[in-house]
Formats: sequence, C-alpha cells, structure tokens
Amino acid sequence: MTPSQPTPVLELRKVFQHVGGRCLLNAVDLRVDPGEWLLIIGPNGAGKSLLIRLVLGLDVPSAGQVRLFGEDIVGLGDRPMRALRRRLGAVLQGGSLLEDMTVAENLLVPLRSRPLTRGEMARAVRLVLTRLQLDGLENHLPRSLSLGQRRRVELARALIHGPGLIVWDGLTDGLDPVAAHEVVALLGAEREHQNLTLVATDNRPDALSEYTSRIAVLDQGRLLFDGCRADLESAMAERLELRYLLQGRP
Ligand SMILES: Nc1ncnc2c1ncn2[C@@H]1O[C@H](COP(=O)(O)OP(=O)(O)OP(=O)(O)O)[C@@H](O)[C@H]1O
Repeated sequence: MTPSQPTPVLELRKVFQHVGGRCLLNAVDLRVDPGEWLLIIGPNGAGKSLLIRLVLGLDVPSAGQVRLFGEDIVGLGDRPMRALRRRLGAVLQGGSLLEDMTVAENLLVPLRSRPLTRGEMARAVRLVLTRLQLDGLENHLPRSLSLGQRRRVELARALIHGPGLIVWDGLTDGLDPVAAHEVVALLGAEREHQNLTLVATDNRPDALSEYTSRIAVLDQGRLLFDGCRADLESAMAERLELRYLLQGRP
C-alpha cells in the first residue's frame, strides 16, 4: 500500500497569463503541501506579483488551474471564493493597511466574519500584538509606524485568524537587513504557535534560508527551478541561465 498523499494547499497546473499579446506567465506548475514553506525568487518583472495575484484570486489566468485546498478557483463564484479567501492570510507588495484605521482596527478586519464575541476578538488582537512585538501600538495609525513596524502589523493581520496558507509578496522589500531579519524571525517563531504553510516572494535568494530549503526561481514568467537550495547550487554549475540570473555572470 502506498501512503496517501496530502491534498496540496496550493497547486498551479500549466498556468499561463497573457496580457496585451505578451506571455507573462508561461506554463507554471507548482505544488505546496501542508506545512511547507516556499520562497519564490526572481528579478524585477519576473512575474512574481502576477503569480501571487492569481493565487489570491485577484486575477484570472489565461489558461491552467489554480487550486487552493484542493479546489480550482478559476471560474469560482464570488461566495465560494470569499469563503476560500478567509482561509488565506496575505501580505501584499507595497502594503495594504487601511490608513484611516488604527493598528487594532486593522487587525480586527479578518475576524469580522467569524463567530467570535468582542472579548474573544480583543484577546486575539492582544495575543498577536504581543507575539509580533507590537505592544503599545494598538491605537496608532499606520502612518505613524516605521516600515518594519508596518510590515509586522501586516503579518499580524495575515496571521490572526489562523489561515491555512500565508501568501507574502516581497518578503523583505524595502527593509534594511536588521528589520528584514527581525520580521522573518518573527514569522519563523509563529511556526511554534500554528502549523503555517507559506508562499513568499523576494529578490534575495537567502531571504528564508534559516527556515526552508525549498526555493523556486522565476524568470520572464517561466519557472526555471523548483527544489532545494543544495540542488540549486549544482543546477547553477550546469545551467548558464541560472548562473547568469543569480550571479550576474554566465
Ligand atoms: N496589469 C498588467 N498589465 C500589463 N503588464 C503587466 C501587468 N502587471 C504586470 N505586468 C508586467 O508583467 C511582468 C511581471 O510583473 P510582476 O509585477 O509580476 O513582476 P515581479 O516579479 O513581481 O517584479 P518585482 O520584483 O519588481 O516586484 C512585468 O513585465 C510587468 O510589466
């Protein structure tokens, strides 16, 4: 008997995205199982954000399947899509905090549709603020926060409802090395509280190296590599295009 495979949290099957006659995603296949952490790297314009938008159901692919928790979301109606989105936590490139709401009010947004009492919601907010070292900032507006603090609030909002998948576009974008390390370490520590599955994008190949060995390389809409870091090193020795992309030389 073969052991049964888990249902992937996320699966892309032969996904294409054509815009204005350009092929921006080209036959992308990807599978992420429960508890896996995947870092997708690639240069500016590689298609990372486009891919993330498809995963979140914000765009529809020109062809192929995008499966979340086993369900193909392409062509899914509004109501089932909303239900699936509630199982996601997202940190978007450029930030998406609601600027006229306080930190605590932002954190309450993913809890609104849950059957929780006010007391339970307040407790969830308190707990996540403490875990992400944001105590004392609950009544601040986002504009009064540093970029590192904003990123932590976004992470808190992505985590607060215990999502089945966290999707993070631009993990360390704009952060200095200290703030980048801090936010990634807090994300890593969250694994102790919940069984997180993560798909993150970044330009830096080492962005998640302490927490996952799986890495995928996207360039010009094509997935050039998907495997572990050690295999990427050997693939680079053999494949010019990978070496050129990651080291800037053939
Ligand atoms: N709405 C759109 N219409 C037309 N072209 C688009 C659109 N969105 C993105 N593109 C193009 O698709 C390509 C991939 O863009 P994308 O934003 O996904 O890159 P990225 O890998 O996220 O880059 P970065 O690291 O700079 O964030 C780029 O050439 C971009 O110009």
